[in-house]
Amino acid sequence: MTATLMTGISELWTLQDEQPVLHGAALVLDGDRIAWTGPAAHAPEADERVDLEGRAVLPGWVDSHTHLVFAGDRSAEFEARMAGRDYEAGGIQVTTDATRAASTPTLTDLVAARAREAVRGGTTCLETKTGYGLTVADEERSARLAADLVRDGVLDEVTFLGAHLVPAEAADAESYVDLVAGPMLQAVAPHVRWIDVFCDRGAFTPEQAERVLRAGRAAGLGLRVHGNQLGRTGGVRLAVELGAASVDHVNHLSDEDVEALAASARTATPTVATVLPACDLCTRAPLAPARRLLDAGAQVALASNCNPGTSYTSSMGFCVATAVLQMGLSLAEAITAATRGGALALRRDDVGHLGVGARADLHVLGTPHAIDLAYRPGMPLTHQVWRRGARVR
Ligand SMILES: N=CN[C@@H](CCC(=O)O)C(=O)O
Ligand SMILES: [Zn+2]
Repeated sequence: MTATLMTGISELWTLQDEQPVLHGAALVLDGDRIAWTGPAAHAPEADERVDLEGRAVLPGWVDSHTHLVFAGDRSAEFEARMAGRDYEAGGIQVTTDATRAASTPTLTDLVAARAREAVRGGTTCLETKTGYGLTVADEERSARLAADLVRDGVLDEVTFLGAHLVPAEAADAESYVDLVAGPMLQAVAPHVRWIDVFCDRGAFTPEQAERVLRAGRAAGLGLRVHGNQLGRTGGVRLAVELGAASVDHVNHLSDEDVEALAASARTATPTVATVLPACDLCTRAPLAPARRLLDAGAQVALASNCNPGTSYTSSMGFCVATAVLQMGLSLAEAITAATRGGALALRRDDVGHLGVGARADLHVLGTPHAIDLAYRPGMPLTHQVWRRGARVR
């Protein structure tokens, strides 16, 4: 294995508890892992050297919530929303029709292109959901092609979201839930690690969501929930009660919801509150109360929610800038939520930090100071991206 010594690092965001940011530091990669970090003056010898010429280095972003497996276009719906129409879950059907109509090679190419776009912005660990197939065959196809991309190292995690919307052809919601929790789950389970459900107005009730999640757990999957996006609709309570790894959106929270998330953060397997600021802006929804959640002691992740309906961006830099500028997070809190927080939401400890033994996933900024992520919003700050020890940008 080749060891690479990186020097000339102005700020090294290892995100280790003792000292999250090192100044004047160096870093050694050994193959696909971090082998050493510390003061540049004490750096060990290595096979190769890379001089980063005074740039800041962060762990690559961990984007724990996206919906990349889709075809079609919803720009007209977005434009209508910007002209005053409300967001409704029903738009999912439009993307479902287009996704079903796409060939498998086309769909695979679309997902791979979106993953490459994410990498260009510094994302090195990427989850995607299914959820625009909504038949046994179409959900199985979405899950299988995403799993193939995990095998090829393009994606990292796949989540089954058959319970995204009751599709037009279903007789009723209850019979569709039977399908999702039965034959659809059986077909998809070999390809995925997680099961998710959209528990909200116009989608699934907490009772229906619970049925899907319990079936997923019985099939060996970890649990995730889209909750409290459109109202106080019970998703957070359900996610915490069932021990889901994360509940995402969390725009509308009662004090009890916040306390439940904070209590869960005191356990070994917290339910992470994943906030999705790009989605909040693109649906003109109230920003999720990330500050209130952190102050209460909850674990918070930041993710892009890249999807054609509510958040057509995979820019984690944009999410970090919004979290700082609009949600009241400090730079360190926002970076932590977009790296360690995402990793915790995926129940992983190999990504989202630069401790020894972590996956060598680096985001080198074209600036000495990470604060530029918020200070210079919208600027192209990604200079290099390393994934599993190899430079990919
Ligand atoms: N909220 C549910 N699902 C997606 C939106 C999907 C769509 O509108 O196509 C989300 O996370 O925002
Ligand atoms: Zn989503």
